[in-house]
Amino acid sequence: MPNAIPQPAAASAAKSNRLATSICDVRKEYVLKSETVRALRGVSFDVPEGDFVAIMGPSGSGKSTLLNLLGCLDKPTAGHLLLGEDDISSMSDDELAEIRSRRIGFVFQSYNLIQQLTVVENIQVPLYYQGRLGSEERRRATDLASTVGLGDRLDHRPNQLSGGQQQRVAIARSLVNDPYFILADEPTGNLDSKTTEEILTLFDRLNGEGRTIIMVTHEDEVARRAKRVVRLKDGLLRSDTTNDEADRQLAREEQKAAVIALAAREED
Ligand SMILES: Nc1ncnc2c1ncn2[C@@H]1O[C@H](COP(=O)(O)OP(=O)(O)OP(=O)(O)O)[C@@H](O)[C@H]1O
Repeated sequence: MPNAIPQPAAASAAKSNRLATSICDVRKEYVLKSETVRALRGVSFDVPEGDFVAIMGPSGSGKSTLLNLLGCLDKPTAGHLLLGEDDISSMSDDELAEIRSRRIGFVFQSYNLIQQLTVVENIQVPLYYQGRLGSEERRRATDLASTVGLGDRLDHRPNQLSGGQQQRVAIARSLVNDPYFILADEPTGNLDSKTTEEILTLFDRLNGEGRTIIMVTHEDEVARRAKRVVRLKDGLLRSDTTNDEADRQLAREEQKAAVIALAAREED
């Protein structure tokens, strides 16, 4: 069984009433030559620490725009977006870059690992940018590699790992800064059903340890594993529903059964 993440503050966060983020009447417009695209038209919702939210919606509904705002890659045109206590709406670009590199844990569909670096070095990357390269940081990266089940792959490079293992490295990297939340963009989009199941089980465990997860997905069976599903449509929040624990458990069991059935078919 992999180690739990060595972070007491995060471990107790599931029980806290603090907000990881608060999105208040957020609007985002892209001004083009001939028109203004209103990508978000007044979206509001809160994400308490310890939540696990799936963001869904049809193409063009504003998911990537919202993800970019949550990841401090862009600022709202109007409204407020709080990360912890900080309102990013009024920050300078430098302040945004700082908060992005220190306090957001990104996980992408395509892993975005550096091919020349080992597992441990990839996990340490967010710390390089802060000049934190000491033995304590290396130990932290090694602990995180064990946490995601890669304790025996520390010196492997990405091309020596499976897709699921690479996504585990990316998840460990996302945690190295003790982020406000893990921001995952289609994290299982490139993975087969067995590996998808493994990554979702890892998210379940991290969330159980108090980690906040915000994940964009197109897949209903992935969204069923989250605690909550926020749906966007035409730049507006269309629904915000809770997946109760019994439904989540059913989703886990169904997905595990589907993986076992697939493996049995492949053996025949
Ligand atoms: N940089 C941009 N400049 C102009 N318009 C943009 C820009 N980014 C997004 N848009 C527009 O904003 C709207 C919302 O786009 P967004 O990418 O957020 O949707 P999405 O839900 O992520 O879609 P998909 O699922 O296809 O990725 C769309 O009409 C899109 O064309």
